[in-house]
Amino acid sequence: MTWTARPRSGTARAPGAESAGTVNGARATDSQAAAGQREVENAVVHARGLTKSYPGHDAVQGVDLTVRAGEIFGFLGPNGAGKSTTISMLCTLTPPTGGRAVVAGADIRTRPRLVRARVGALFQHSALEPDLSAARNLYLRARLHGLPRRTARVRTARALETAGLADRADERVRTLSGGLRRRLDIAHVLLHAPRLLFLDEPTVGLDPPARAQLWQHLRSLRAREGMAVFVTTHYLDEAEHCDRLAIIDHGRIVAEDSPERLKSRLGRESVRLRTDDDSRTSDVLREELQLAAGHGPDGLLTVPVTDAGASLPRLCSLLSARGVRVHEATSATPTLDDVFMHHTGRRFD
Ligand SMILES: Nc1ncnc2c1ncn2[C@@H]1O[C@H](COP(=O)(O)OP(=O)(O)OP(=O)(O)O)[C@@H](O)[C@H]1O
Repeated sequence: MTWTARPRSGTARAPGAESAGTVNGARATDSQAAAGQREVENAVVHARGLTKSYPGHDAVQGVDLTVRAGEIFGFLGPNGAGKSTTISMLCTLTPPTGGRAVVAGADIRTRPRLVRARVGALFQHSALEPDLSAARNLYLRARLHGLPRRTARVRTARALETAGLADRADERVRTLSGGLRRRLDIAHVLLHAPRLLFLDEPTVGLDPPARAQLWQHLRSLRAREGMAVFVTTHYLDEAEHCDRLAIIDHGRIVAEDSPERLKSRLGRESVRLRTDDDSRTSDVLREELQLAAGHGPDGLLTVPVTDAGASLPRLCSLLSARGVRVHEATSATPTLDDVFMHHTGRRFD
């Protein structure tokens, strides 16, 4: 679907909406137009055909993306796939060479200042001044946003509270741990209460407990502030925390859905068995359940099923009732790494 960005006081329209009349099908066209309009209005990012070409090289090739208000949206892809370029365009740091995007209700081409006023972005490099205190960093940033002194003080105190840093307010940034500094980085870009927060690999350099704490912090921020988070990561376990994911490869979106649906769509669930009689097991499964079992590379009998968790106990009790002894039984479901491999031909990291 293509769409027209909403003019300042107008409405977004799906294609064909203008031609809706009283002929058959007009109502369907109207309702499609209304659904398309609702999708644009409920989205904090609505990009269609977003493109960035450099001389002799297309970095991003017609990307369609929809990020809904309040969701944590993960953006994955191999190195050089186009993640940073896409984010730069959505944050209005890089102009697109084609396509459209409305971010936080404003068109990135025609209202870039409004987009910037409504989003927060945290890239790899911290903007914190290491020799100033946590509170001073936040206060100065709030003033840079044009907030009056009193409001800046109130926002600073609130941001420190939200980041769990109220008791470290007067400590110099360079003395804080990596995890606390990242929380302060995030507080820094949230001072102007953005509707959408872009985070480019926010947990790089943090140890596993600090990574887990940062994700906990992001979830509570989302719950408290209701903002959406658009995040890139090179960690699979973090991708699992996202409400939805998009995978980009060679500048194109190759998959977009919730982690669960992306995995289940691969349809490669299986139960793996070690028994005292694999031949009889295969016969029982084929004759009674029409399941085709075969030996996997590890020598275990692999049985493709649609729901591995539910199938495992059923298969075990059936085999036991038929006199087969099951020594080992495991269920295997596809991982996000399998999803990534399927769509990009590469392992996640
Ligand atoms: N200014 C530029 N001029 C020319 N090519 C560029 C420019 N910026 C990025 N590219 C190219 O565009 C492609 C996408 O780069 P981009 O940085 O968006 O990828 P990425 O997915 O963020 O990669 P990484 O995970 O390594 O950061 C790459 O092939 C890169 O070399």
